[in-house]
Amino acid sequence: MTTVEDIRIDSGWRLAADSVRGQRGAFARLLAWSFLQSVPVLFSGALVAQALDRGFLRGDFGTGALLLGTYAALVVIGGFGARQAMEPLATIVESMRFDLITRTVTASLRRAVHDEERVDGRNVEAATKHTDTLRMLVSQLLVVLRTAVFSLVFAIAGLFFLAPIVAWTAVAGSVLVAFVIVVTARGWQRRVRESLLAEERLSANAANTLLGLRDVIACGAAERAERDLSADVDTHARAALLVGRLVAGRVAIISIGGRLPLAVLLLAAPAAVAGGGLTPGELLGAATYLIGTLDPMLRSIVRLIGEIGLQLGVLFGRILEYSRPSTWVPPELTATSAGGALALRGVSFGYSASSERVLDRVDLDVEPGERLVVVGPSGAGKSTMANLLAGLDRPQQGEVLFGGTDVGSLEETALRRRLTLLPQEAYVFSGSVRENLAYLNPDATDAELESAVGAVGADELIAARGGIDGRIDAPNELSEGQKQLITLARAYACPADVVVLDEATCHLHPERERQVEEAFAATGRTLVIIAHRMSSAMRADRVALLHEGTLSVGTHEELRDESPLYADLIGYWNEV
Ligand SMILES: Nc1ncnc2c1ncn2[C@@H]1O[C@H](COP(=O)(O)OP(=O)(O)OP(=O)(O)O)[C@@H](O)[C@H]1O
Repeated sequence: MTTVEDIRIDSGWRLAADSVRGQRGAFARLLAWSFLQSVPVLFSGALVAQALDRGFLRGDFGTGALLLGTYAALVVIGGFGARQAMEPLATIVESMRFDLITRTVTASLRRAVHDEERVDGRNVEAATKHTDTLRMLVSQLLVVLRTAVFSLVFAIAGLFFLAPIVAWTAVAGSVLVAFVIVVTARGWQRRVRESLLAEERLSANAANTLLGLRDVIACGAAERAERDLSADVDTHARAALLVGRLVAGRVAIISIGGRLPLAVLLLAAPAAVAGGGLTPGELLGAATYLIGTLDPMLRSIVRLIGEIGLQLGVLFGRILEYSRPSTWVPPELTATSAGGALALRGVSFGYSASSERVLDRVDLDVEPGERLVVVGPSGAGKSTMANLLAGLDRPQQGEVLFGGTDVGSLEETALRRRLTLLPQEAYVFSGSVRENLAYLNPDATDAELESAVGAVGADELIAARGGIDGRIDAPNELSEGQKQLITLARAYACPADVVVLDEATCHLHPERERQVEEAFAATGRTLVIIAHRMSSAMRADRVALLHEGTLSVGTHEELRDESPLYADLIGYWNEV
């Protein structure tokens, strides 16, 4: 179980920085628009002071109204800045969320697969919940902090212009507030961590108890479970109470810091105005800076840094824990393993311990660049064998080798670029044609994608969608054959040394199917085809006949002459 000490807030912040590292442009845009949004603050007090001293107090209503109108126009411009800032803000927050969820899910799956860590959906669920909270908190932090800092600086600058003594008090108040935040940061940090952990412990224990409720009742342990859960509830309540108390104390001190300049202004005002050191307009202008900007912004900054900021650090720390990388180090996919040789060594596979074996101690060698076609009656296990060859299923006995290395031990992403399986059900998603075609090879150039489209004969289909710059908005409106053409072009465009086609051309016209097979074979890749038509077998270098868990391998002619079952299959296919 993670202890409070395990949560590394500093590392959490490093993760936060990592997850938004690619968003420098969005940050620059956000800063620029926030600056524009805060510009009205700089002139607010000064314009109010001028409107009063030069306009209204002299009975010159026109000048007063003009100056206030200027301020109103600045506010409208600031509003435009606020509106424009929303786009970079959304870009930063959404990309951070995507990055964090991807990290957590990928790391959990890797640990489950390679470290044999128990798959615990609750971890991913908790991380997803934390990520959503983080997204909300980061949005709040950015929305307020970006303008608050500019506004605070602008308000103090304006005050220096109108009433330097009040400005110095404002600086002193801000420093006091900053001092309080720093001094109380550690205690605050610890209590927020304790409160969050207590909440997590409570929800995990409550879920466990509810899931095992029948056993709890059957064992007569209801009272004990209730006691344990009550203790968790009390711990959480105590932790939340401590956080609340600290909040109250900080708020009191911060209020004093924020209001101090206003108190100084009010106390000094009678003498200053009477002595001519401060005009009535300057008094009101200074008050505008203090009441309208300084005090509320100081509070916002404190609340954000004090509450949200630390909570963020803790939550990022928790995500870091969930996205802990697997200790497994993938073997390098070397040049020799990428040569395209595939082999089955004594492979046995069944879908469950009680069911009959689909493959029974099967041996097979597929040479680099060979075209092997697999045939067999329906249900013989052809798709099962394809999945094993592609490393999607693991045999209970024996080994599947890719270039001499156990396929299950290879790093998944690298493997998928080297060994591709296309199933019968073509996966086409809503998005651009380019995204669909480059799905297995994001680095593919336009020329490579166009050549893949031409090779499989999908030119007309893609041209009708506006070429590779076009879009596929309703994949379900494509026919099964059209979807297969798109996925075939996708597989062609990826740098795989081995392509396994599991009836991936079954919806194509036989002539188009021939063109596709010839196109793949001409690239020199190893091709394993689960046949849909006998014509595929007749074009193959060798044919593998799968029947009752065993394989017979030979040329089309050899099998035709030696295997009655193969001859039957030819007869059956010729009739359909
Ligand atoms: N996920 C699964 N769970 C349990 N049994 C399965 C599963 N997938 C396939 N089977 C069974 O394994 C056997 C082999 O199925 P497989 O799909 O590999 O055969 P096939 O030769 O590809 O069949 P077809 O030519 O009809 O597609 C069949 O008896 C099938 O019912």
